[in-house]
Amino acid sequence: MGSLINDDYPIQLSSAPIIDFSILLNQDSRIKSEVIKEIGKACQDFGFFNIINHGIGESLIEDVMDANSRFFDMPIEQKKELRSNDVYKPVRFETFIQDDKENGKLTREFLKLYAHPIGDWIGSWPGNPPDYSQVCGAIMESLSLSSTFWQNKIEQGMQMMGINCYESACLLNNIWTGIAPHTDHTIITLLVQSSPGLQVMNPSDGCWNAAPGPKGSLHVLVGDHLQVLSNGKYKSVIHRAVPGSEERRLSVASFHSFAMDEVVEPAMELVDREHPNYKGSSVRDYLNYLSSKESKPFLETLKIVS
Ligand SMILES: O=C(O)CCC(=O)C(=O)O
Ligand SMILES: [Fe+2]
Repeated sequence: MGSLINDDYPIQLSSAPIIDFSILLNQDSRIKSEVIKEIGKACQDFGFFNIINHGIGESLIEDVMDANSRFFDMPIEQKKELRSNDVYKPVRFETFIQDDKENGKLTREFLKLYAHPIGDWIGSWPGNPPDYSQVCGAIMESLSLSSTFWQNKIEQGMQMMGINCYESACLLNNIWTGIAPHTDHTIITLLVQSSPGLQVMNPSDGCWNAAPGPKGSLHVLVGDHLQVLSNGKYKSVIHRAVPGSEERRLSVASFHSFAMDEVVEPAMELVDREHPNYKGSSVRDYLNYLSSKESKPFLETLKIVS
């Protein structure tokens, strides 16, 4: 069994692009369409890209990390009051101990918060966060789909915040912390990390690479529902977290998907010879599947075998 506690981070996936978000807001349509092309290529080749100059100030990110850190500092009995088996609970705390093929057991603490429909919540967010729907719009445009049509579905959609806390190994008596390889069910996930640890699998060679991007940048992960919507053109990225052993690591993931009962299926414009590769499903289908504790990945259950 190889040591997952990894203070020597693997090389960054240097070929995955780091996108300057301010250019997406650029009025010059030629420059903008170059960036959109780059985003499309990244979604196709890696299921992953990174965003800088996204407009979330450094101090806001620090405040969010501090506030979450204070939550995880609370005595376990207090956190356990938020524990529930009900995946629909809007606020839910969990201590995970996962089996991991490569490394035995992995542990982390997790807080999940729902914001649905997102339009009811976004006005109360502090600062001036980037318009995440613009990121989705750019992705839809890169698929030559009407960005406004899909943007509307995203704007009416759901956001779930997932905050992961990985304690230092010494605090946990050398139990390894991390999250095992998986894909997210989302259209996209935006993730910010307090220190390196997010690793993405390069689909071309199956190797793990540290997710590129400077501290405070946003990692954008293609989720299962975008793979379905694009009829397999864009890849839902397999990723895991391998925190260093020395300090507590936090990651804040923002999971974006369509509304709870909105069925996501391959866009008609992208289906060859009327043969979709995936059947339709909603977030509720995913959550029900999650509750059933089936081990097969959700995406596998959606594939149409012809
Ligand atoms: O902690 C990380 O970097 C990854 C977290 C993650 O993949 C998730 O919450 O789904
Ligand atoms: Fe994830």
